[in-house]
Amino acid sequence: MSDVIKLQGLSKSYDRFALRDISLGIKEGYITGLIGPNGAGKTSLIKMIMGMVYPDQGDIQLFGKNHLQQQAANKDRIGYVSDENIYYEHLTVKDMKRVIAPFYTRWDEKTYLKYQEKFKLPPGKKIKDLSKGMKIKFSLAVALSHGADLLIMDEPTSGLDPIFRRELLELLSEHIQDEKKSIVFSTHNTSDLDRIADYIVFINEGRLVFNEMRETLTEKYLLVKGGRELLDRDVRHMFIGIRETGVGFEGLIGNRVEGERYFKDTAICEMPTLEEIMYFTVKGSEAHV
Ligand SMILES: Nc1ncnc2c1ncn2[C@@H]1O[C@H](COP(=O)(O)OP(=O)(O)OP(=O)(O)O)[C@@H](O)[C@H]1O
Repeated sequence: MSDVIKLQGLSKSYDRFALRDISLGIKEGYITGLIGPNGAGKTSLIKMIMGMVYPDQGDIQLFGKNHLQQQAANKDRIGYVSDENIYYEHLTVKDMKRVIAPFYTRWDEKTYLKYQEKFKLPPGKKIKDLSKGMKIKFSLAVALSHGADLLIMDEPTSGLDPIFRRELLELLSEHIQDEKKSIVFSTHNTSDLDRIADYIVFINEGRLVFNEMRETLTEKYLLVKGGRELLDRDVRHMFIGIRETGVGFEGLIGNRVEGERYFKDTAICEMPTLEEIMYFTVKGSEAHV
């Protein structure tokens, strides 16, 4: 199984933020969800993959080659949905499409018109007059209409109503049926991932926390619920993050087997949800700063 995106030792510093030493592979033929709290570095990472921001250090490979080689060819093979408007505001949907289409060697007008109808895109409306959700739909229609091998989307489901959100996730699942196509998308919503993601990349404060298969992820961690009297200093060290209430606590342990061995007779041990894994990891890292 080859990597459609390979990042090696990627670092980028801004005044108050740094992405640090990110190395990971995104598998070809799968849907990968990129998660992390606000400001974790998801958009920065996506922009680096897209060649819109240059890393200070590290290497990016797309389709097995350095991303700076064959940049034009790569753009042809990538469908990109940005979290910002990247189109000319004063053009109509129809005219903007006319501007974009010639940039792609495999532009498929029939497919575009199919999505235009499916997404109820008004061809005569100016981009600036589209709602946020409509702009995302236009972006998606373009991204899906040029035979891209890789879709990279920055929070495509934010700003979408729940009905279309679900339809979009179904559409992406269908898109991936062709095993050569791959999708990477960032999101804040773990239910998006529960529905369709095969792999999950979690970044927090500019660092990679994990890149794991969704199915195996929840088996690695353990959620423990018990009385506060169990929490002495040594025990606290076992936890990635802890939330304490008046009488009890809930905490996440990264080693399920070890956690169960220790707590099976004294506390409630459960399989955590993805949201709980995120919550306690972020909480734990805040406690350690
Ligand atoms: N050009 C820049 N100059 C300075 N700081 C920047 C720049 N671009 C991004 N940052 C900072 O990098 C950090 C990470 O931002 P980024 O947009 O990558 O996060 P994110 O995970 O996508 O967040 P969100 O979920 O809120 O969209 C933020 O603190 C942001 O202010």
